Amino acid sequence: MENLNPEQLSEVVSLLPDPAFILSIDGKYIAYLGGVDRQAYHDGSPLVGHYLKDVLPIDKALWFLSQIEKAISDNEIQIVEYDLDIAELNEVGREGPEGVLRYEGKIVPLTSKFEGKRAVLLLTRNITRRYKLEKQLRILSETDGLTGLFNRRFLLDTLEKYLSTSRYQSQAASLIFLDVDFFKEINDQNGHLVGDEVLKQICQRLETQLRTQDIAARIGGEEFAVFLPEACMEEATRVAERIRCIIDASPVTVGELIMPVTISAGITVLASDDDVSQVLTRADKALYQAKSLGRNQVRRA
Ligand SMILES: Nc1nc2c(ncn2[C@@H]2O[C@H](COP(=O)(O)OP(=O)(O)OP(=O)(O)O)[C@@H](O)[C@H]2O)c(=O)[nH]1
Repeated sequence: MENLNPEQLSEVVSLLPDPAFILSIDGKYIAYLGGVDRQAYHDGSPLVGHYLKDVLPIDKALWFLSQIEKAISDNEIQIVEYDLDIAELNEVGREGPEGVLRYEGKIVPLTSKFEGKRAVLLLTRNITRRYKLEKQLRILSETDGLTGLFNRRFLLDTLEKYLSTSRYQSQAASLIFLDVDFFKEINDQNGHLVGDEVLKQICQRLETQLRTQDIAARIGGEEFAVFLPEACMEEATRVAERIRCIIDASPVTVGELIMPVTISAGITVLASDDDVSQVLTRADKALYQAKSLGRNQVRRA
């Protein structure tokens, strides 16, 4: 900093919008620099003199300590991302953003010693807005707008990932294709909007029959698929039958309209040497059988 005198340097550092901390290897806040943007940060200067474990929930404090140790022992910058719930933080200024915030942290090992101990510079940046936006975009890109189920692309990606690691899986996985019977008639007789409502209600019933690990997707107009990791043919058949029965059991009502609806289903079990298109072809073949044998039934391939 040849061109800056200590006064100038001190002013510049104190006005940095993002905060920086000096933390010793045992987790003591040695110094607080910058962090003047009150829209994004609380004042961290009251933290100085305290330890991570006094300020943060214990699991987070221990995690930070391990990252600090890693930066020092590897002598490399650690880049981390973490959430902080402002309500759980002690010793910070009152003014600032609220709720759970997302931060990016860069932990830089320092060679000078502070209070006789090794230390790091922790540069933090509030990335909450970008993180939330990315999350929303990811959800949008994976979801079907009408039903809220996953979309076709997400299902195909999931199958692809599963098959690429399937030799490590100890249990079978299955895929069910489901297709609404004579849906064109519902549309033609009652209009597209009623048809949409019928699809939504079918999905709601379908979802009641699934476990948390199962993935239901809308893969076409009135076509759905359920990927069941950890389900053999017998288990998948039970699930498909339950879905078929719950849809057959009572008609769908939209306003004054009462419409009996049924679905047909085709099931296949994933083999470790399958590729995605082989799995889809078999499930489709089983579904076609269910349709051609009279609909409102489950078939396997
Ligand atoms: N309401 C609504 N209808 C859709 C949507 N996507 C596709 N469809 C309709 O779904 C119907 C599908 O008709 P078909 O493929 O002939 O099948 P189906 O009448 O169900 O007959 P089977 O499958 O053979 O039992 C068509 O009328 C499409 O217009 C959608 O998003 N909303």
